[in-house]
Amino acid sequence: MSVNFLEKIRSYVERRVELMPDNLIETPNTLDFCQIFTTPTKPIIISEVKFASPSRGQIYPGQLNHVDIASSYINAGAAAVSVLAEPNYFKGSIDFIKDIRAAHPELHILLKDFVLSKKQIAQGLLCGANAVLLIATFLNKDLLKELYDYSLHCGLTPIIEVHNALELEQALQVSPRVIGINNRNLQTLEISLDTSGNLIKHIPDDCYVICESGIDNAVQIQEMKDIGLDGFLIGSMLMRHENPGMELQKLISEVRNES
Ligand SMILES: O=C(O)c1ccccc1NCC(=O)[C@H](O)[C@H](O)COP(=O)(O)O
Repeated sequence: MSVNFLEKIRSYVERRVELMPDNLIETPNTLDFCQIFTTPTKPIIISEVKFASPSRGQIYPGQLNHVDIASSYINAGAAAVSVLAEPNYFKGSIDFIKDIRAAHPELHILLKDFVLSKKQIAQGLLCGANAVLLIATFLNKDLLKELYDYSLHCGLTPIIEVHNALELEQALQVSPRVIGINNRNLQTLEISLDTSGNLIKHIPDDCYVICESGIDNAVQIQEMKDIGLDGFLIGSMLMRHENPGMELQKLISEVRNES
């Protein structure tokens, strides 16, 4: 994957945003995404609906649609569902969120996209997301703050994604409730769980921390839990199977047997 990946995706997103209407925020969301961190059910897994990716191409080999997959995740014990809405590289759609919300009114749903405009956040709210990912490396400091504040205004929980110490420093300036540590370097697409191991030491205790990307097994989850990671965002490891929910069920029971 070329180092220009993020710039390429930026131009796709900009074109998409140009075509989006200015949605008026009439009713902010009231379902607090942070509830997932305080329920007694462990481990806290945010399972991702992710059909393809820049690093793997097509991931999902089966016949289930996005709603079926989300339902299978819920039945297996997912704390929340992350929905990749980016259409070009991930074969996602914002409509997936609308459909999943219609089927599951109480579900915690994370809008996963390359967000650079308030319009995307407003659209996410309208479709039924209650959290939104803000990728620090994709935004400058001022835009990060603006989108963070706007997410709160919409009643959505902003999750600031970081990959290095500089991005973490920038993220901490807005005093976020939730930080996502992405183990994947978005320039090179290389993955190392050491990223979580290194950055967690510098995050205040009152912040919930999600370990993102590259999680493959129960042992890794247990190790990350032991050093203070609160939740786990998992996509490819589940979606490369025909029945992602069944894989999640196995993973959860392995984690419970580990602890
Ligand atoms: O998944 C990719 O290849 C990717 C490439 C470039 C930017 C973002 C990418 N993925 C988005 C994500 O953050 C992941 O979907 C998410 O953390 C789950 O990761 P995984 O379990 O490794 O599929």
